[in-house]
Amino acid sequence: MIQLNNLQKEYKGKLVLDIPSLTLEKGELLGLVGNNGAGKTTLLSLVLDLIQPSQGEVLSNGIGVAMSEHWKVYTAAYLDENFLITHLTPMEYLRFVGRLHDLNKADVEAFLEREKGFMAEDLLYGTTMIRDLSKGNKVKVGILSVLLSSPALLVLDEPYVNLDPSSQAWLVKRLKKANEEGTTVLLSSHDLNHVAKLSTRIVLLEEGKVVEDMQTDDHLLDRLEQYFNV
Ligand SMILES: Nc1ncnc2c1ncn2[C@@H]1O[C@H](COP(=O)(O)OP(=O)(O)OP(=O)(O)O)[C@@H](O)[C@H]1O
Repeated sequence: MIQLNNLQKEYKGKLVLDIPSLTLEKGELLGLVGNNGAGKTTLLSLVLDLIQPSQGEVLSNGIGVAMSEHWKVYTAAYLDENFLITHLTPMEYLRFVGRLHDLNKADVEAFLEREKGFMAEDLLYGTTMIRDLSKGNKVKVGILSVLLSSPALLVLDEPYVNLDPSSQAWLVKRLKKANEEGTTVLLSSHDLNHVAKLSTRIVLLEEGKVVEDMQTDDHLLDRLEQYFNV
């Protein structure tokens, strides 16, 4: 679904990402892990055409993401709160995103009924603007907004940060369900437990390079903990 070819990103002459070749297959749930500064957000930003590569290309279903907008129809992403429209209330924002995907008010309400329990209803349906929500609740709005369209490809950057433990557990199950229902997922996380529980494949980045590309098995968490010395 996603193919990285000779992908490099430099900042001020320093190479921060260098991936000769990497393929995300349809149906995978790929967890991207690595220490601070390893290049995870850079990789996700290149996949979403938010930044330009210094060399190489990202193909989505065979077409360069920088060459066409075709991939925006089937891709949903939440990297940070810049993805939100913060002067809207959560419902106004979710209805706006819904309209982009031909979903009406009733569709959005039916969706939220199915996702009950993730976000407190007084905030979800209330009059507080997104910019006045706590960090965790902003993340929840972002996550709901990407799940709303049942995207073929879902890209998330450290979605567990700022979520309380029960919301983290909810998200693990929900992402698994989305993946089982056909969504290909690419996510980064520092949370080894969640990533190991969730992912069908884990890619470990170190100083911008892929140093491990592992399929999930029973020993995956042990291997990750060994690498990170925890
Ligand atoms: N706009 C920028 N200008 C200069 N350097 C940048 C810029 N964006 C990222 N970098 C550098 O690129 C490298 C990779 O950063 P990136 O944010 O992709 O890492 P990360 O793996 O997501 O880290 P973290 O786990 O801390 O979020 C870092 O050395 C970072 O300082």
